[in-house]
Amino acid sequence: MVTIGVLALQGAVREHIKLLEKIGVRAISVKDPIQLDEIDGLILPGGESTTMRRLIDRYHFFEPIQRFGLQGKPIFGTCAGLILMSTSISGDETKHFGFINMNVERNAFGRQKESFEAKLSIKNVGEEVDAVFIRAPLVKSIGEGAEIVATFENEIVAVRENHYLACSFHPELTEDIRLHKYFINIVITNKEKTII
Ligand SMILES: NC(=O)CC[C@H](N)C(=O)O
Repeated sequence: MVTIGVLALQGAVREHIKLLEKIGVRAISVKDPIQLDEIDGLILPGGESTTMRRLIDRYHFFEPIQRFGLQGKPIFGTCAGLILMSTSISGDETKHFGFINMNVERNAFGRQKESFEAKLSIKNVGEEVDAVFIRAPLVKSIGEGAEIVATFENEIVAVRENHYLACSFHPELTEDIRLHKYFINIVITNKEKTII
């Protein structure tokens, strides 16, 4: 059995927890860095990346999350969480975790398309996967090690690099559990590897 933590500083925390519980894994809200010791995988939820980053610093999460990732523990960033996982942001000097070698653009869809739903083909996950985009970022380019997992209208919307996964949409606001299952499988495989 694996335990997944959802960083609970801001954003769509409860929705992730509900979906994880629906799948049948143990899920906890992570409000204190000490809780990172009891989880096997972490979700950085959607919300507002500048606010979330400020709270990460205020509650002393930056180093512990960085260490968590560098230890080889899986992390899944959704929407604002994707921004936090990037190596660079267009027109913004803020340095985030840099877990995935990618450059992202915030709020990339413009006003007409502030929020919308789409069905995506996601590599190793499935076809017609439900996705909700809300003031979503886009991945403008990826570097060595990063792999495109899904595109929407020829733009990159999901990326994986080893034990790191990120998507620019909100899978937790749908009933579609397939992308979360995919992440949980990364966590399970990783845990088995560590035990052996
Ligand atoms: N739904 C979301 O997480 C939106 C992300 C938000 N636009 C940001 O830049 O942080």
